[in-house]
Amino acid sequence: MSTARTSDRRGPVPVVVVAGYLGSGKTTLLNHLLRSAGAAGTRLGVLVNDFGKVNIDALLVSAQADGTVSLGNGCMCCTVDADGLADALTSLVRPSVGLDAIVIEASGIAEPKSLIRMVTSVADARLRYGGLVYVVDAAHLEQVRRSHPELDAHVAIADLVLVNKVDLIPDESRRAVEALVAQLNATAPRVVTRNAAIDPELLFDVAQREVDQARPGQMTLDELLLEEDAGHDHHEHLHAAYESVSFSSDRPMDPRRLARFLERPPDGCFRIKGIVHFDVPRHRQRFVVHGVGGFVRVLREPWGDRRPATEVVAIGRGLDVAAVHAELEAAVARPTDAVDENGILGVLRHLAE
Ligand SMILES: Nc1nc2c(ncn2[C@@H]2O[C@H](COP(=O)(O)OP(=O)(O)OP(=O)(O)O)[C@@H](O)[C@H]2O)c(=O)[nH]1
Repeated sequence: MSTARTSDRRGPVPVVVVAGYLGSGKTTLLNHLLRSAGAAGTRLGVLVNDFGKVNIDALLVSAQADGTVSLGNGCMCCTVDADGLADALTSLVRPSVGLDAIVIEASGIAEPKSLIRMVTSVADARLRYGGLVYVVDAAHLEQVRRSHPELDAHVAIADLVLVNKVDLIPDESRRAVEALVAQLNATAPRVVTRNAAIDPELLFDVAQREVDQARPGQMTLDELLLEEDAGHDHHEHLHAAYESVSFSSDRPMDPRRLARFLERPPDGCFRIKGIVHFDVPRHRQRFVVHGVGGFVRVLREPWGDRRPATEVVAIGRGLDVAAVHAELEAAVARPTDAVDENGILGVLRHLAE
C-alpha cells in the first residue's frame, strides 16, 4: 500500500490525454478507467472541465475541496481550465498524493495538439507525457468528418485510437471505419470497443495493491479479444490481436541502436517500457526507459543490489513479434563494435532530469 514503493518502482507518473469529437465516448472511457483502476487498486487522477461529466456518485465520494474530489478508491478528480492545467498537474504528481497515472479529458472541441503541448511543457521530472488516446464514434465518423475535416488530423497524431460504439453498426461498416482509421494513421494501434471498455494496462501500468484477484467491471485484453472473436471471423481477429513482446538480455545494450528503437518503434507498437543496461564508462547505471509512439522518456538510477541486465516489453497491435525481437537482438552491444563515445548521447537527451 505504500506510495513510496510505487514511485520507486514506476518513475514519473504518465499523463494520458483523451480526445475525441463530442459524444464519441470520452467520459465513458474515463468512467471505465476509474472503475477498473479502482478495482485493481490503481490510483488514478482525472482532469476534466466539468465534474458533472464523470459519474462520481458511483465512486463513493469521500471529500471535496477546491475543485478536487477524493474518490474512495484513492483516485482523484479535478476540474481544470487551460490556465490551471500546469498547476493541477504539478500538484497531482506530488508523491504524497501517490497517483499511478493521470488522465486528462480534452473537451470535445479542444485542439488535442495544444493540450499535448501544454502537458509536455510542464517542466516536472515527476511526470511524463503518456500519449494521446483518440476516441472515434464509429457510428458517426463519416458524418462528423464531413462537417469537421480537422478530425482527420486529430486521428493522425493519436498514439492509440479507440473505434468506439461498434455495437451500433454492422460488421461491414466497422471494417470500413477501421480501414479509414488505418488510412489516416498507419502506425497507431486501434482497439474496437463498446462503451470504451479497454484494458487500462494499455494506457498505464495497473498497480495491484490489494490482493491480486479478478477485477470486477474490467475486461482483460484476453476477454475483449475473445468477445470480439465470438461471432466474427476468427482469422481476422487473430491477426488483429494485441501482442506484447518481452526481451531480456544479460549482455549490455548498444545505446545508439536502442535509442533508435525507442524513437522509431516498429509499426503498431504503442508502448515500450524497460530497464536497460549499457556498458558505457560513467553510464553504467540502471536506465528506465518509456516510449509512447516515439515519445521517449528516460530515467537513471543506481542498480543497488540488482545484477545489471536488460528487460524490455513492447506492446502493440499487429506487431511483428519476430521483427521486434530481431531489432532488439541487433541492439545488443557486440564485443567487436568500434568504440562509440557519443552513442550514449542519443539516450541521455531523453533524460527526465
Ligand atoms: N451504444 C453505445 N453508446 C455509447 C458507447 N460509448 C458511449 N456511448 C454513449 O454515448 C453518449 C456520449 O458518451 P460520452 O462518454 O458522454 O461522450 P463524450 O465524448 O464524453 O461527450 P462530450 O463530453 O459531449 O464530448 C453517452 O450516452 C454514452 O452512454 C458505445 O460503445 N455504444
